[in-house]
Amino acid sequence: MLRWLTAGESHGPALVAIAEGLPAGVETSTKDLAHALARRRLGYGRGARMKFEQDEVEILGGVRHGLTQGGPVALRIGNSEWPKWRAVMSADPADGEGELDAIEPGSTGQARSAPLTRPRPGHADLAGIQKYGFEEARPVLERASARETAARVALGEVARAFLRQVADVELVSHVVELGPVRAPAGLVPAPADAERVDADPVRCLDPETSAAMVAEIDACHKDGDTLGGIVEVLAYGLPPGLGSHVHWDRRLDARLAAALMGIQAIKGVEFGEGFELARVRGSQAQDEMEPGRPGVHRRTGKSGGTEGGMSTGEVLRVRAAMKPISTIPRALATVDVATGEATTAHHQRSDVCAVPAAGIVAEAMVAMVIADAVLEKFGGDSVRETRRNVQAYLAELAERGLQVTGGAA
Ligand SMILES: Cc1cc2nc3c(=O)[nH]c(=O)nc-3n(C[C@H](O)[C@H](O)[C@H](O)COP(=O)(O)O)c2cc1C
Ligand SMILES: C=C(O[C@@H]1CC(C(=O)O)=C[C@@H](OP(=O)(O)O)[C@H]1O)C(=O)O
Repeated sequence: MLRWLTAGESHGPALVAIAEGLPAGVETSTKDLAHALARRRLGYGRGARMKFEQDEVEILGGVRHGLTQGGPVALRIGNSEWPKWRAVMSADPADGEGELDAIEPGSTGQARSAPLTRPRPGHADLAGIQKYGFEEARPVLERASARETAARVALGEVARAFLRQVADVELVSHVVELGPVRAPAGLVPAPADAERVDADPVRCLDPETSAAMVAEIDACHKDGDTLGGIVEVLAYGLPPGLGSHVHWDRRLDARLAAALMGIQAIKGVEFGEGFELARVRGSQAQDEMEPGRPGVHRRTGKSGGTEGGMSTGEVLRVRAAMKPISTIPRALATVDVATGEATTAHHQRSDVCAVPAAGIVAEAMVAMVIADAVLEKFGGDSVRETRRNVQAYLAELAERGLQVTGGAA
């Protein structure tokens, strides 16, 4: 079983993350994690912070000479913003009065320490104030912020290395919709396309669609508005039988959906043809099988790679829909929680669109869930042992003529 946690605030000194349950021998390094974090910072439409945020990552435990040791993997990612926020976000009672009054460059002129009493519709502000008994939104937004996803991406990179090393699993993600702009149907990147996807400003493989998406972000920015979209994650090389049909909380699709819905601003998850399957007859909705000579071959990949809560061995294809960013320059109507008066929501700076980054976060969440499911099925205290168990299972399937042949996305 893989357990993991993150901690830390958006403008605090650092994010920290711990993953427990990974076997010994996973090859990973600070450089690999830094590369994953750099991928998350990319993407057209992100705000000022992503230009200077360094994501300084340090491995604090669990890895020696580039290999996991079987103990918890602990990471720290420093926040570049911290020096400016030291007084406002100090863990101990603050005494730096000068710093408390510093004004954020490019902001609406409010001191950094000013109470945020005008909650943003769509962000965690109001529900967090109500739930935790706060007077203002600062302590809520600090933890609600998607800054925290940097910690998930770093851990996800270790999980991804584990999957590659024990089962040759490769993950890739791309943006399929951004606001009203859609990528052509059937555009499905293979692992070999991953670098090309990352090189595109909106992580879309089709150049025409990409240009239209960039234009949409520009138009939105000009109008003082924000944009959402849909990302798709593909996992190639999964063995069949991860997850289980026997209980609701063991179903792989349920676990993946919960993990993806656990990303800030994700409002919907869909596997394969997803909602579209509800609109066609049964005969059109399933992935028919035929002899694969050897094994079993599927003619299509409509299910998205799960049946009965288990991986089918076909390509896993899951999409997550992100709502538009809720900090909107043309601020929306709200209520000042200090006075009860009608006003407009607070706004300092924010992303116009973070859909390309959400794809990287989604990859990390998928990697963590699949790594957990692999460990549950195959166990192992070293990469060698887990790999041997995977191979033995696949060999037995082959002996019985039940191996998956081909792989339809
Ligand atoms: C990668 C990423 C970046 C985000 N950047 C911002 C941002 O700059 N400003 C903002 O208000 N919300 C941003 N969000 C969304 C918020 O974190 C917040 O969770 C969301 O507005 C509330 O949605 P929820 O109700 O689904 O949690 C971002 C989300 C993600 C995944
Ligand atoms: C810092 C990150 O994303 C942040 C997510 C976020 C939010 O409200 O979710 C708000 C913005 O932060 P700030 O208020 O400091 O400008 C984003 O920049 C990051 O992804 O690393």
